[in-house]
Amino acid sequence: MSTLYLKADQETISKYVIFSGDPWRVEMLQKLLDDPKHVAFSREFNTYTGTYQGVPITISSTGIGAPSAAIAMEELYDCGMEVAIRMGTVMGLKEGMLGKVLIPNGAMRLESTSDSYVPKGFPAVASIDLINVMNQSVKNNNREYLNGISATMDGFYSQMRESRLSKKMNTDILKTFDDLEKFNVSGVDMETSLMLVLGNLMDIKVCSVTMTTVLRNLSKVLEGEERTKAEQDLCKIVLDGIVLLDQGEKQS
Ligand SMILES: O=P(O)(O)O[C@H]1O[C@H](CO)[C@@H](O)[C@H]1O
Ligand SMILES: O=c1cc[nH]c(=O)[nH]1
Repeated sequence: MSTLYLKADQETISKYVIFSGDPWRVEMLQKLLDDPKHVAFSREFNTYTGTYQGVPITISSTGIGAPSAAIAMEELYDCGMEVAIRMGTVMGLKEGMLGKVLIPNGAMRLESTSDSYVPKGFPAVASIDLINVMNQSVKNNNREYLNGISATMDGFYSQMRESRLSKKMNTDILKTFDDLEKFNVSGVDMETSLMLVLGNLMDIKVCSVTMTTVLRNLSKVLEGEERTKAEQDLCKIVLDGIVLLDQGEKQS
């Protein structure tokens, strides 16, 4: 029987799963697979399974935010997922980060979906062996990486980006960044901490590989060809990283 929202089942899903936020990035990614089979495009969840250098890999999307990321993780866990990797973009909080890949070893849980699973003291941490292969893959693909702490938040226009409403309400968006910088946080996204928490609860390998496409308050933005190339590199980095992981598992 296929799952409620992703319309996936055990026969169509690999143990290695890559989650993009944007369902259209999945279309870019599936072009790098051999023999990609479309599982479904249902609501914000666009799912394919194919092989990459002989390794079976499923790619799917979460849409924006932690609630739908939890649904995607839960349903693919139901289908036998053993390794979950978020492959997304991040707003960088440090100078010089644009175009660099943030692979956080942990994330501040400033979203509220993970609170519906565990108490506040529960950490959101990535799997060390996944961090290691993804770091190596970034180097192999001639990009730079940083590890460190991410923050995951729910409110795009209430916490990360000024809007007509935030101005009307006198919301101090810059305070979000000032507060996070005090804690030496490197970047902000909307899914990572939830996915790290669920991966640990599921006792599977989990990490988040995020391309810095924008710096705080839009001070710098990757655009045009640079942005396209950054997202293409991100896809390749994550696929190559899974191959490194798979080779390591076969050798041990
Ligand atoms: O690039 P993706 O994976 O969509 O991720 C980022 O982009 C969206 C916000 O613009 C959020 O989902 C955020 O986490
Ligand atoms: O502005 C942005 C870019 C990437 N990720 C986010 O959460 N926000």
